[in-house]
Amino acid sequence: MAGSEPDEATGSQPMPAIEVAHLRKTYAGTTAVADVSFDVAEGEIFGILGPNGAGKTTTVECVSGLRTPDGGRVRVLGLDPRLDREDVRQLLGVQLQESRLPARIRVREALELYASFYRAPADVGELLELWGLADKAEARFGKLSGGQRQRLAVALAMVGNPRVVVLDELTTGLDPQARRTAWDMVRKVRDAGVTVLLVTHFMEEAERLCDRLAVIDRGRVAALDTPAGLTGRGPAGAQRMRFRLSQPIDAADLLALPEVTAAERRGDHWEVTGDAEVIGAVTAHLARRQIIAGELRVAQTSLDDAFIALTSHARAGADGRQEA
Ligand SMILES: Nc1ncnc2c1ncn2[C@@H]1O[C@H](COP(=O)(O)OP(=O)(O)OP(=O)(O)O)[C@@H](O)[C@H]1O
Repeated sequence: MAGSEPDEATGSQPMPAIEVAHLRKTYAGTTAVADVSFDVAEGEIFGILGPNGAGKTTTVECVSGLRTPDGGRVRVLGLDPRLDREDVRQLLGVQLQESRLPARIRVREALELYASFYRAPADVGELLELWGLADKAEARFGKLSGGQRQRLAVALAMVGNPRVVVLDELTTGLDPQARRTAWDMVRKVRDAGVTVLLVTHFMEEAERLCDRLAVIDRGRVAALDTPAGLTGRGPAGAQRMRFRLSQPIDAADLLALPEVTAAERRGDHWEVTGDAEVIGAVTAHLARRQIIAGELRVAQTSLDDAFIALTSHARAGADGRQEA
């Protein structure tokens, strides 16, 4: 991420590819985005993760200039997506959640049509090759498989030779193999020097692809970090251990250990979560009391765990909606 290094001569930070500060957007009584802020450095793959209705799509639509914010500031390469609409359109490629292409349009035709909207478009023949669509160039959109449609959606997002692309739920509905191919595509986009803003529901996708993530919940940023930073405390990451005890113990006893962040009894097992040192600390503590931990299992906590912990109250409500 060379783009995020401070400029040595001036000591100033380079301009972020995307700046979002205190973004707010309300639809007729529903606050979709209450207060969202994040910066994306040039060359990053930045993920937006959150439960249904959290405000992810509204956020990226404001970045793309497709919606007008009610408040806050949005900049793409220093430009305002609403006021500098045409310049932003030339620099930013968008793959939207559902494709709006007519079923009868052919793949090459769609790419040529979109290419005609740009000042310096990519070569359509090269795009067809690059995105594995050369043998589908004359196929109609309605006849494409889910994976082929997604490849076309990315090719269309790239047709204007953008510096930033927005990919909204690129892999939803794809089988695991097509999803992996899509991940390779996203890496290819980044390797071409393009900054990627990616909305996803999939933790694994976020973990594998994103340099940093914003977890959005009920229209606000619940966390902003690297995937590793979100899943763990400290460089080795958080750990979860599960074991059965030879005699009863109080949760408070385990929670008193500084290495422990959570301790819960589930049936005849205990589940204890903590930092990288938690396993040694808990087993030593039990040993001092001559309590034996049997059937011990250890797992690194996942981004799933972090996501659930950060957004669990959203699931307790209806669907994360929030009234203005
Ligand atoms: N055009 C609209 N008119 C009215 N309400 C809307 C509109 N678009 C979105 N909303 C509401 O705003 C909230 C945020 O929606 P948004 O689509 O931004 O969330 P999301 O995080 O992308 O959700 P999902 O993961 O389900 O796509 C939701 O409560 C949604 O119902």
